[in-house]
Amino acid sequence: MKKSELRKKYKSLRNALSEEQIENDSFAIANQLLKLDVWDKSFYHIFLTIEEQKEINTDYILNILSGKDKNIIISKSNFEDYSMTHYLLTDNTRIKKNDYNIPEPVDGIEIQTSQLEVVFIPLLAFDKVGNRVGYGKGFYDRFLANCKLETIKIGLSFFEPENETFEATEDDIRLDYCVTPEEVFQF
Ligand SMILES: Nc1nc2c(c(=O)[nH]1)N(C=O)[C@@H](CNc1ccc(C(=O)N[C@@H](CCC(=O)O)C(=O)O)cc1)CN2
Ligand SMILES: Nc1ncnc2c1ncn2[C@@H]1O[C@H](COP(=O)(O)OP(=O)(O)OP(=O)(O)O)[C@@H](O)[C@H]1O
Repeated sequence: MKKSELRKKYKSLRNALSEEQIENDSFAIANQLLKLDVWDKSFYHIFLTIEEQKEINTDYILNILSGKDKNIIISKSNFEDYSMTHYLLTDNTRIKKNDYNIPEPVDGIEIQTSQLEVVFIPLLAFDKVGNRVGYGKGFYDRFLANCKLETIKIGLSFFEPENETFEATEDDIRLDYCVTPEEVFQF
């Protein structure tokens, strides 16, 4: 299947989810994450949920991170050059939705990409070797290309992997793990 077809397929699968399913599955994904051997780090990057796109509710993961006293990093997206700027999430961080309904920090303490140790990644679809397909603007491909090699890349998905391996380009960066409500995939 082409990337464009995969996007279409998984957007409609997501659209069919009820609010209750989204909450239950988001909670299950957060619980699965606890099984991973990634909790000895300090700097964790997480995305804030685009509710309008029926994304995974990352509040459960945010709760885990703050319970473990981790540094939580969130981003602001620049839709002119598809770059992301990262900020530390604190009690004082003001969050505002941008034009794409992505909740974003207004300002704050900037964190460099090189400081990030674990990155939780939104996606539409993934395959059995760790390739992912996102909304197609390449935000995460650019962002992950600037992370350290050791940075642990964890995809989060409501759905199981596609059986057919995606045709990847040299820009595509593979995941180390992908976590679904049912399972942990390690690549
Ligand atoms: N929560 C979250 N934050 C994220 C991402 C993500 O997938 N989820 N991104 C991951 O890369 C980047 C933002 N990527 C985006 C790329 C395109 C559109 C977009 O085109 N939205 C259109 C139409 C959406 C559609 O195709 O249905 C719109 O809202 O009008 C939104 C976000 C960075 N931050
Ligand atoms: N490291 C990079 N530097 C410059 N351009 C890039 C880089 N990575 C990806 N791109 C460009 O971004 C565009 C979208 O890439 P792709 O289709 O892989 O996005 P995606 O992974 O589905 O989306 P996203 O990363 O936003 O979730 C492509 O035109 C690609 O050439």
